[in-house]
Amino acid sequence: MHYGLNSVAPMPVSPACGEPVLGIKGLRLQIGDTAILHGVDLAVHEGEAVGIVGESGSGKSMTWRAALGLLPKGASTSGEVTFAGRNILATAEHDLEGIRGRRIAAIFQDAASALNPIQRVGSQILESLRIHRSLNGAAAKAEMLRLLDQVGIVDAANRSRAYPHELSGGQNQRMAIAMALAGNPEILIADEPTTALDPTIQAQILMLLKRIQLERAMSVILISHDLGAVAALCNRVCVMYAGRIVEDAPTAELLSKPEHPYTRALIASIPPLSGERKRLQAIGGEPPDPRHMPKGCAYAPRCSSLSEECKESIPAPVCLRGSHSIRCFTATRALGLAP
Ligand SMILES: Nc1ncnc2c1ncn2[C@@H]1O[C@H](COP(=O)(O)OP(=O)(O)OP(=O)(O)O)[C@@H](O)[C@H]1O
Repeated sequence: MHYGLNSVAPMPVSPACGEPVLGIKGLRLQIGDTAILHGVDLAVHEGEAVGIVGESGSGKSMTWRAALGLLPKGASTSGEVTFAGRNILATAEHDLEGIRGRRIAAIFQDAASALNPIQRVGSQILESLRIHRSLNGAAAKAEMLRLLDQVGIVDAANRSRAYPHELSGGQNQRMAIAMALAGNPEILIADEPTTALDPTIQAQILMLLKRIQLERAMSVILISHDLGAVAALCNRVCVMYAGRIVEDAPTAELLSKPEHPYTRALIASIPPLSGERKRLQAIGGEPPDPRHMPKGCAYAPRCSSLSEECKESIPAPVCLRGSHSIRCFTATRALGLAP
């Protein structure tokens, strides 16, 4: 679904100051012989909602999976991922269990797959409360009902006795969110949480995430191919292309002053919600195959602002103003910031 950029509510001022809750620096991921992530930098501060947007295969999911040490077979990482004073990439697997799922929780596109099909949803949430917070009996039940109420499940006591197949996609996603919240996480990662849902339900789930994020002052990382959805929830947007973050800016600034040609193309491809209907511009060409990356900027083969330099070298991130950075030779030169 597209929300239209003019539907975006004003974001609270980004609380991005001080030490980040999650700090990703120079994260590289290699699967077999193929480099997938080429030095991703991402800082998520307390109470901040950060969006990662980009086309399919750009490395959005791999970024958070690699950051949490959830690697596919044959994969290796380098770089630094700091959470709660430790480098996750250097932390033993058994020590990560207290972090993953509890202090950093995740929800996915397919909510039903996060839930056990043969167990009532309420008892699954009770189990999470027991594992993550040692809650049992009446206290656990009261907390489970409070969580269901918080995620907007009507008639929570009755609905908690349902099996996942008896619930709609939207209700299952609400249940999955309640499960994720059971450990009182500091960070919630939402990986395409609305993609499988009907348009009206998508908007409801996004608004729910935004309400919960603000109520709990929780950090959220929203992964999406839909810039409109990211803009509706996030204070800050990171645009990802071929395993690199190519633009990182506060949402309002990214939408009003996009600098990277890829970000501009993404914005141009979103339909306006109202006003004059105009033809959408599809982004021409395909993202590169990670096994055959171009020598220079990965976006060069599709870029309309190309210079010779772009074909030869990979642009480093340049800070434009405040917390707005881009990787683009042409844009930085046009802004008078090229070396
Ligand atoms: N298990 C794997 N083995 C090898 N390559 C993989 C594996 N999983 C993902 N990749 C590759 O890593 C790259 C990044 O994938 P990733 O899933 O992070 O993309 P994405 O931006 O999240 O895309 P999507 O929106 O389609 O999920 C892709 O080229 C993908 O083919």
